[in-house]
Amino acid sequence: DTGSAAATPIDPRFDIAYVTPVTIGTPPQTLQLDLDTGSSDLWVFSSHTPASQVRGQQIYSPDKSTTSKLLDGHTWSIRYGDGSGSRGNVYTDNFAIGGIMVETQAVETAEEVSSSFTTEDNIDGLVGLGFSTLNTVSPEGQLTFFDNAKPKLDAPVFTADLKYMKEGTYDFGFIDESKYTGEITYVPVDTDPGYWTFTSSGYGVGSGTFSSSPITGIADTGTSLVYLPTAIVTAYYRQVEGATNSRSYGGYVFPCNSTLPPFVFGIGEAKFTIPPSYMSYAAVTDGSPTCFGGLQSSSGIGINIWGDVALKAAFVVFNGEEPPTIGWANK
Ligand SMILES: CC(C)C[C@H](NC(=O)C[C@H](O)[C@H](CC1CCCCC1)NC(=O)CC[C@H](O)[C@H](Cc1ccccc1)NC(=O)OC(C)(C)C)C(=O)O
Repeated sequence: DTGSAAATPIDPRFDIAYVTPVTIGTPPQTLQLDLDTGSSDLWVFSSHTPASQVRGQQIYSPDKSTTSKLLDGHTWSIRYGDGSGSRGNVYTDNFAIGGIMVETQAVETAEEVSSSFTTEDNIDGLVGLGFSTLNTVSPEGQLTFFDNAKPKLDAPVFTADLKYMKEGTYDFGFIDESKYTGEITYVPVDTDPGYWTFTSSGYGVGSGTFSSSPITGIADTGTSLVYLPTAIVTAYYRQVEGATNSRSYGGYVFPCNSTLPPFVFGIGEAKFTIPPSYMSYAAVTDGSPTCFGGLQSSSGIGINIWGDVALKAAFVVFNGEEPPTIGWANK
């Protein structure tokens, strides 16, 4: 099998997250989920989520599906890097993305969600596309959609073609040559503890010299920005007039009318350029003349994260063969 599905920005002002339509159950219930390579739980707003915590999200009702089955005695509870979280029970049911159907997918139904999920009415849940070792279901961890779908895919891969302020695509089971230019550069993936962890070959600021130094981090479709070591981040903002590391805004900000250099990163011998428009992420509040940078320091996180600001600049292949690799191509 092969399949494709849209990745649509949830906010027209800036690319904070992307959602993809999925169907669950019989008859199919359609929800808009955030495909997240930085985690491995598939969870949804549901008929079990208290009404006070639901604000416009689509919900999955297992009782309305003839193919749903409670996974008795199983629960899940997750806390994300941004402090948000959710917990609940587990069903298995039919689950499809882009026409790829998995009959007994573990679908984690929310009994509780944190306030930032309640207020984010464009996200009905997540599809974790990290490695199944990160799945939080207890007492037995469950497989991700990709792990369940892999045997029926023409090739054990999925690709991300995320775009700047417009609809992109996730493809499953095939590599669409029309979506990239030149060659795909593949590098090894360390699957411990369960992220798509790889090592970039270095970085450059604007037309400055390229610094060849290994940067190990995760490819994370569920993180909006790029988080790298402080030395790299300060080297970048040194080139931005009026940039400061703002405690109140929680990161590097600068006047929106400042000229920003592009940010270059290496994958093997290949080079990828994040354009200035992506590096000026958004005004700190609507209409403010102060903008928040798309590159921030990872010093408070503990790992480097290549989030959407970087992924948007490339066509990325998440290759699930043994051993897994990750491929990057220009587009
Ligand atoms: C539980 C573990 C097994 C896995 C877990 N994984 C992660 O935390 C990374 C993972 O990719 C999670 C997945 C996201 C959780 C929150 C909802 C959206 C998905 N990423 C995260 O936790 C990182 C959070 C994102 O970067 C947010 C996302 C967001 C979306 C919509 C509205 C507001 C905020 N953006 C965000 O804060 O953007 C700003 C800075 C511009 C405001 C971990 O490492 O702890």
